[in-house]
Amino acid sequence: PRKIILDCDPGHDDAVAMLLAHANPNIELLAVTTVGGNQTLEKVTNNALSLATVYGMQDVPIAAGCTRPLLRPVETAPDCHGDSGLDGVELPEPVALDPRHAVDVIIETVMSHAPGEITLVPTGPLTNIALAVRKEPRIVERVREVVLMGGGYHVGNWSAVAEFNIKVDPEAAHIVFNEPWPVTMVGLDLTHQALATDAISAKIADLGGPVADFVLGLFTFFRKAYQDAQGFEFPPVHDPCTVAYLIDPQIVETVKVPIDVELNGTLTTGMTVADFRAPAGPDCHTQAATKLDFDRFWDLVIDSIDRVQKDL
Ligand SMILES: Nc1ccc([C@@H]2N[C@H](CO)[C@@H](O)[C@H]2O)cc1
Ligand SMILES: [Ca+2]
Repeated sequence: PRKIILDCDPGHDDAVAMLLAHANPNIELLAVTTVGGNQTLEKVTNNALSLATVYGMQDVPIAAGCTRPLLRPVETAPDCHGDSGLDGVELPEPVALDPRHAVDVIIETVMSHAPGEITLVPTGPLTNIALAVRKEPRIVERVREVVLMGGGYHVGNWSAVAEFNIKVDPEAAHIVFNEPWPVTMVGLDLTHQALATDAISAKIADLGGPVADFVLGLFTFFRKAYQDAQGFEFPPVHDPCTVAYLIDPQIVETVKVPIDVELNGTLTTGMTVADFRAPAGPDCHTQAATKLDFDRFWDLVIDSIDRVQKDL
């Protein structure tokens, strides 16, 4: 199985990414780290700890990281995730918080495994990942790859051209995209295909069970939030697309393309700029996700609900 660290800001879709990573046998979730993003660090961390209880995830360390971006002020997304960061569901008692800082958990986990074993899966702003690289540069050569939810080559959601995770901390993103490790950008071009349609919700309802009901509660809130905030009929469930790609790479088509992050543009700060002008060179270490196999993606998510419920 792929050994991963999930760095997240739960967040409705982060919650589904965590479920998929925990439940699927092709993934070994070594640690969950949290970062301020969708809501404050305190709120997203409490959410992650409660989600571990919902999923029966006892033995996975969950550690809190940075409260705010490297340089810029905190920016949260209550319009999409609510005041708690996970509105729409009742959250049970949380599991215990690992006392270490997320940056140290990332470094210790990567440095205690053989080179090429660990994959980093960031699904929030990239502050923790950037600081881990600066504190221990050797993780760059040891990490197998970074598969992140963020950015987009033709789509933005926090500005005309920038996506929330990148725009909130563009300096951190610039660091992550420019280190010489493999980076797969699972951006909005891909994740806007991962819509939780009525048919999908019906399949989850047919499955039934406590976790199915929990996920439906997440989707019900997320759908209303997306309708009101962005005029979507159905909510795009962004973050689990990263985990699905690791489980079955055929679920996500990718294209090698140089990608860099704008830091100074009045209109474009936080934009992930993909240069499609020429075929990517042999030294291109970045790729962008383009096309999602919708049915196989949702089959994985529904399977993960079924698996977790069977083990509760
Ligand atoms: N409106 C909105 C704002 C932020 C996000 C979060 N940021 C990314 C999508 O932009 C995902 O990781 C998701 O958790 C989703 C919707
Ligand atoms: Ca997220």
